[in-house]
Amino acid sequence: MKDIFSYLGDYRNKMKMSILSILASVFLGIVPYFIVYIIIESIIGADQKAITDYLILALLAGGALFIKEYLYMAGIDLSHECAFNVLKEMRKALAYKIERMPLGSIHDKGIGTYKKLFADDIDALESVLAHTFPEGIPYAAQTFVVLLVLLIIDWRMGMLVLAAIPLGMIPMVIMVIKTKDKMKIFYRAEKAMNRSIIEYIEGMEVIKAFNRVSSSYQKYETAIMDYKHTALEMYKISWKYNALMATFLPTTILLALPFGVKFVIGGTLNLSTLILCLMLAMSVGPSLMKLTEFMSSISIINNKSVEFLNAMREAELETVETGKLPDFYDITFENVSFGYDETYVLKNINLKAKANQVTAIVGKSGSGKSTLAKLLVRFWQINSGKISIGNVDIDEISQNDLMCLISYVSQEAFLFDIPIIDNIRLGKPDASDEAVEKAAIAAGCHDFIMTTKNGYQTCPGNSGDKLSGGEKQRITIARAILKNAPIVILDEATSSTDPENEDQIQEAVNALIKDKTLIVIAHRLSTIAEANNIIVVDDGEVLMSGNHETLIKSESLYKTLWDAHTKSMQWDIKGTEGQLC
Ligand SMILES: Nc1ncnc2c1ncn2[C@@H]1O[C@H](COP(=O)(O)OP(=O)(O)OP(=O)(O)O)[C@@H](O)[C@H]1O
Repeated sequence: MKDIFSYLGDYRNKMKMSILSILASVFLGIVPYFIVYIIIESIIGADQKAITDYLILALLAGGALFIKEYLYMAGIDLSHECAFNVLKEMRKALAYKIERMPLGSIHDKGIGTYKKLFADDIDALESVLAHTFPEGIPYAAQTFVVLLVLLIIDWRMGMLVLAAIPLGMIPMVIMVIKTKDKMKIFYRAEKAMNRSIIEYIEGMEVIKAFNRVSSSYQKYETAIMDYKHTALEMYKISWKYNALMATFLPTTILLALPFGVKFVIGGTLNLSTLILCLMLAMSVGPSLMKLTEFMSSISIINNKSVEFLNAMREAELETVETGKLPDFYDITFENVSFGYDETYVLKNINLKAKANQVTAIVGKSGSGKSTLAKLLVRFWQINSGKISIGNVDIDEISQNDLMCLISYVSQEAFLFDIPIIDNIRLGKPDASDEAVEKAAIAAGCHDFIMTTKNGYQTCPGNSGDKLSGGEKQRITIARAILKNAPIVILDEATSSTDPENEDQIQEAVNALIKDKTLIVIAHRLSTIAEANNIIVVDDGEVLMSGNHETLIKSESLYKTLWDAHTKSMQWDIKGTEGQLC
């Protein structure tokens, strides 16, 4: 609770106002009982009043009820304002946190976990913050004060009401104990279901292509069945206790009524006091029900906020807020080793990519090429060694500055579902429309953008799925051209473009790399044959380096890769001539 309430910030006072307002409303709710008592006392007693006095008392009771409702609504209004502000702050804090976490930790948890955190878990706290908490405290106070008043009016009546409360509490306590472990299993099943739903939707293309239906996608089926079973199991345990609690808890007059009547008959309690005591006793019932909601919300807070708070405690990338800036842009890897988990995928890497030159990284699939690029942009923290730009260790450069120094075009050309112009402008948020268009022309995507329905205002769909792979790649290259950073990393950035466009993009890339440090990771070796330096990586180690002419001479992995590449190009040609390949 304390951690969650720290997100209240400036709204702390509003939350207090909300609680006070509901508190006043709750106490005003018992005023009419006393007015009824005065009226009855006067009617059955010797002190008869004029009819106007009764009317005034009735008006007072009505007024108290009206103000009670008004204060309640005002309090709830304030608590909602606070609750939604807390949710906003929590979501902002989570987004800020994720930006600072290594991508590896985010990927490991899966998108479903974060979707659940951002949307479901944080949303579940809304009713706790807007209702259960601000109402729980006033109702607890009311229960306490009413019981105290009852004890003062007639201690016997007070004790009889008190004695009835445990009857309703016993089922609740048993229920909480019995469902404690099940609750944890239920939340775990909910999390697993969320993860697999996201995976299922994301993998829809494969599911359809291989003609699978949801029932044959075992993981999804298992997850939703597990969720159903655990949810039903919980309800099966709790419904009986809920029913017992709902029956006994509000029945606070269970003992007070028969014994109260006995006291009246015995002459130790007058009728009007009995009626007042019964009315006060009945006002405790709904308060107790509210309190049980408060108790069960503790379980929601425990499970939902703990997930959030754990995510907020995840380790961040170690980075400086204001660091050094390099004077030149040579890139050096010195004895760099790295593993996503215990197994190292890069071992003792030493390499240099010089400024104003093209450095290509080639190697078999899975050899660690993309990992090298990702380490340079600090998506992950290296295990040992040092990566420098110029003469500055990248750990001494702030993440912000590092991202300004590098344009990274990754394998996965990701576009947001916002107009294409804004997708390109992500490279330089203050760029003019003309500058965006110039970058698009240079990246060879202007013509196809103009053929789309709304030109630069067209939205490319979720993750850009309304565009072809090549179109998406060209837009991401335009983004990098616009950014105009001194270091450019192209990770298979031209793999989805056709040969005709590849020439265009090659030209754009040539313009882009003028006076820059360019690192190209490419499968198509023809695109990097002109590179100043080619680094061959195999199984996480640098095997050799040199230019194309040098490397092709020796019987080496590079030659094998080159031969395989040229062979595949010939297959393409045969294929277009109608032969089977
Ligand atoms: N997020 C990850 N978690 C765990 N292992 C990973 C992760 N990403 C990559 N790997 C593993 O690290 C190794 C190197 O992967 P990397 O993507 O760097 O290879 P690559 O040479 O770029 O491959 P390709 O040419 O196929 O893209 C592979 O064995 C891969 O399975």
